[in-house]
Amino acid sequence: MSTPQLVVHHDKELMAQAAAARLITKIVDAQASRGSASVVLTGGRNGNGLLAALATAPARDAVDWSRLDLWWGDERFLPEGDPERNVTQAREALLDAVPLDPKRVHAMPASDGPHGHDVEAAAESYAEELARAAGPENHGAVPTFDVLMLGVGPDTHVASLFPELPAVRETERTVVGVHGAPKPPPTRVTLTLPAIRAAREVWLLAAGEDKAQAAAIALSGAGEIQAPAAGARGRARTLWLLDSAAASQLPRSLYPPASS
Ligand SMILES: O=C1O[C@H](COP(=O)(O)O)[C@@H](O)[C@H](O)[C@H]1O
Repeated sequence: MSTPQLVVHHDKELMAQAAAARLITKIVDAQASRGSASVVLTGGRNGNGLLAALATAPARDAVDWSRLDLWWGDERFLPEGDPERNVTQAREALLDAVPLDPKRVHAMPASDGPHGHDVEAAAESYAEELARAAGPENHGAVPTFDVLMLGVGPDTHVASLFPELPAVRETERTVVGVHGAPKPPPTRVTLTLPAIRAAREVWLLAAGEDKAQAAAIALSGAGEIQAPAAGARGRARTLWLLDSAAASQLPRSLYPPASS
């Protein structure tokens, strides 16, 4: 697993634009070398900010959207089309505006889908979908995602892996149901740390003052059960993309504050 690297941008708008440009380059490169690309999206303010920036990025049309697989790191277990679902927000921010192949848009199940309110069955079916997409060249039951993005919550949660809840302790399954999440809604579906760690690159997005403490804790040697963001690492690269507000409490050894 890779050691975290940090990139600190001046503010959240610049961070979103730079991350969008970075993502375009990654997708184009993956499509050039492997024929297609796979990206795991995150919900939350920073993830949606990146998608909105991508929608207006001048280089957006460099991507072959029909050769892109989209997956989700987590989902709020709500009915299809609910405005709080991560996929609904992603569609609004970007997905409805680009020519994706609908068969390659792998949304997590909704609570009014084939599994009804059975969140464990919904999680299992997503795990099966991931396993079907994994080839022999992959390292387990999920594809080797080119980029997996995670918004970092103020409590250090990533995807729907909240501190101390059972999901963050999972070592076998790739997708699990979550009950009693401290952030609404309480019922969710999430990739686990083993699935996250199968990604080639993991990008953690943190912008705003309310993320400063979480970034400092996760990057200062905290354990992943207490600080799930600390356990999110990519096989080849782990990249923290921050704005200066989110970086403001980092230890000086990681990010020396600018001298006045
Ligand atoms: O509920 C969620 O929250 C996190 C972080 O969101 P933010 O708004 O604090 O940036 C997000 O990463 C996750 O996907 C989402 O379901």
